[in-house]
Amino acid sequence: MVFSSEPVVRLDKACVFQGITAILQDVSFDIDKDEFVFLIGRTGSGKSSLLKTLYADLPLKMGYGKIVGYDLQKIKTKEVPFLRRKLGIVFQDFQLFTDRTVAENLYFVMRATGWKDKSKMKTRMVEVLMRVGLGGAATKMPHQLSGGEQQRVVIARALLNHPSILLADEPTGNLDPEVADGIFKLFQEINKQGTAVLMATHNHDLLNKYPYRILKCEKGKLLDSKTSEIVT
Ligand SMILES: Nc1ncnc2c1ncn2[C@@H]1O[C@H](COP(=O)(O)OP(=O)(O)OP(=O)(O)O)[C@@H](O)[C@H]1O
Repeated sequence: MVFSSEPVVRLDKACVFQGITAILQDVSFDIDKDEFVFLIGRTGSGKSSLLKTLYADLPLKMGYGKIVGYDLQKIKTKEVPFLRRKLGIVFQDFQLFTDRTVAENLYFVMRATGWKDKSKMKTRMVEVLMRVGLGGAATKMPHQLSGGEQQRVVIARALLNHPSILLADEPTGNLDPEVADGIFKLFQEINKQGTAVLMATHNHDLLNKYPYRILKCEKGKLLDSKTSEIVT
């Protein structure tokens, strides 16, 4: 249970590992439930590894980590799907099933996350598609949609279970600037309605345009614009 005063994410002196290699050390930060936070840093600096640690794809071996009420050091393998239900995860490559419709893509995730009631599933499917501006796309196949529309479906999919936070790894990376801007604005709207966002990006235009908090991976450390000067 996430209480209103509790941050959605808290890392304290955490270490991010890939195998036995420490990628980031002494990582400490909180993300509150209404925050929008950029995650930046050069290629290979550890952004994806940090996100993977947050959704328990990489184990937290050192330090403290808690996300949406789950202790990342103590979490058991069988609990990981329940953690992921409370997170919305969005990647750069769309990862939709190409052989089934948009609706079937969403139903697949709903079934996998415990939804059973067909009429509730349909209502939620329609709701999330409306939410991302794709009300008419349910019966379309992914290849009938543009890249930006496919990414909207992925965001709709991430919203299905009312996540407390969206973790996005370069969600606009493969899109042309105008489309990317639309996707970014969608993340902002979702954030304004009470979902925290942590977005890894290389897009400097976004950083210049939107003065959100920044976390930066640099030389094995994580800098926080809340507490230090950050050069983007
Ligand atoms: N599966 C893996 N096994 C071992 N090392 C890995 C693995 N994935 C990434 N690494 C290493 O971890 C370090 C951080 O990589 P990571 O992908 O987290 O960086 P990133 O900041 O997300 O980069 P990019 O901006 O290119 O996505 C790099 O040195 C990379 O080579």
